[in-house]
Amino acid sequence: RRSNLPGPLSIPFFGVAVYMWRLKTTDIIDLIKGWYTAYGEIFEIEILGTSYVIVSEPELVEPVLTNSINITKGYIEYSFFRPMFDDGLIVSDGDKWRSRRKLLTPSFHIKILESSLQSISQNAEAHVSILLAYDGKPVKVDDIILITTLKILCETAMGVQLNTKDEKQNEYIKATKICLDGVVERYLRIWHYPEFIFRLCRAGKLFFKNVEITHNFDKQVIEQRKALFQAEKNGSQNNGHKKNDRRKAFLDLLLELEDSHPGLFTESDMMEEVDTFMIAGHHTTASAMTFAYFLLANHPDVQEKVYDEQIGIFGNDKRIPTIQDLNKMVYLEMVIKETLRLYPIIPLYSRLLNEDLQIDENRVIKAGKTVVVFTYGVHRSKKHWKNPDAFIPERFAPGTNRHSFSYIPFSAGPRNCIGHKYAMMVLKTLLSTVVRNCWLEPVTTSIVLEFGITLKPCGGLLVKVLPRDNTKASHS
Ligand code: HEM
Repeated sequence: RRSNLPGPLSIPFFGVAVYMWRLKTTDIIDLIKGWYTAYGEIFEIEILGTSYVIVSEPELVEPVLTNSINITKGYIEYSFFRPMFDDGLIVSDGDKWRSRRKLLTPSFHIKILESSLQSISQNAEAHVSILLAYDGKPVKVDDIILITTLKILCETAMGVQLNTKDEKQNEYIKATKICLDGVVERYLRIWHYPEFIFRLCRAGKLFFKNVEITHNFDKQVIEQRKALFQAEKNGSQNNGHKKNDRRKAFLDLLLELEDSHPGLFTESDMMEEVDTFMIAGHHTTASAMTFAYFLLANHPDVQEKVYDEQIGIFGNDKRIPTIQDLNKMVYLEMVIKETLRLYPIIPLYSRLLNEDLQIDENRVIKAGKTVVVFTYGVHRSKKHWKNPDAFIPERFAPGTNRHSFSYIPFSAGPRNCIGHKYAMMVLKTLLSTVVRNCWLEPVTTSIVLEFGITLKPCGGLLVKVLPRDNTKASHS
């Protein structure tokens, strides 16, 4: 071994790649969990000459995520996203990342989020109607949720309404899944690392074909919004009025930049951010919703408490939630947080160290190594969470103390999730609408976790969805 940190035995240079090539995406979390159990809160592995230090306790995660110099993402693993996102916010680095982050942050301002609420609620209601149309028969909810979160994202962030009957959105969702799974598969098969080899393989051909499908879809989204943007601009120039003061979607901000800084913010700059936000913005919330359905269906007592809180806020009023209503949903928020603790949607993320990092009193991790935060391990740390595998929303009751880095589903520090507040708003609105109108009964009672960049239940999730009015009496 090249360092004094513990870790699995491995072949020089190839490292643990010898274990990886036969792994399935459902084995990854278990493999890392096994290493965590065997070697503890900090251990090291090597893959093709790259050294990865994996940390799984809040005390060790804190110096990694709060460091403002070490903001570069792990080199190999994030480079596999480049065909999809180019140099968009998730992948970019240094000054480019800093200036983009500054530019894009205002589009997630609370006022802008607030103005998205109506569109989110309308989609939530349509989502409920789709589920109830199954008439209590088992329904595979994950794909239905993905369509809902994609529509919400397109309407709220891109300002574009998707046509319900259009097959293109199903094709797009399928393509995004193939791409995300493709990144993980490539990571496991080291001979796919060089792009020219990957492009020649069947897996690579499938991956690049689907990347193209996602790019074409995103281009159409941009063109649709751009047409409206130009029409408004021309209209206001012709009649001398100020431009329509409607809500500025995320994409409007990018179009304004392109318009006001020709040559500085180009069409390809816009493309990389739209490609990034389109996928990051709907797969994550969809996985979180799927796990929430699973937990609520399998914990009727919790489901009932969420319902009681909703009735306390809305009574029998069918109105859509306001921001004030969302703020009152304290128990629902506890349920969402506990869902994301048990199932952190992005269970691993990494930093390539640009400079040495003092990780605790005695240990320094050398520049050039990659530190991986194993969120799944952090969230199930026995030191920080009592009975860590149990679903207990009360852990998040207001006023409860815990280490601030023991719960990091949205990461933390300078490279935390830019869509954190937006995601919580979407999740709260969707779940509030579902619980007020439906009773969820379990069909899938246990799940195998699959790592496809986002964590998801392998094979999807089946639940029975019954109308709430008819079932409340028997369940309360
Ligand atoms: C439950 C929902 C979500 C979860 C759990 C989540 C989680 C995360 C995590 C852990 C990171 C850090 C990743 C890393 O370090 O590589 C991240 C970054 C990011 N997320 Fe999210 N996310 C969610 C929803 C969203 C939404 C809705 C959007 C956009 C609308 C979004 C956009 C992004 C972007 C662009 C970054 C990169 C930020 C940067 O590096 O500056 N996410 N997210």
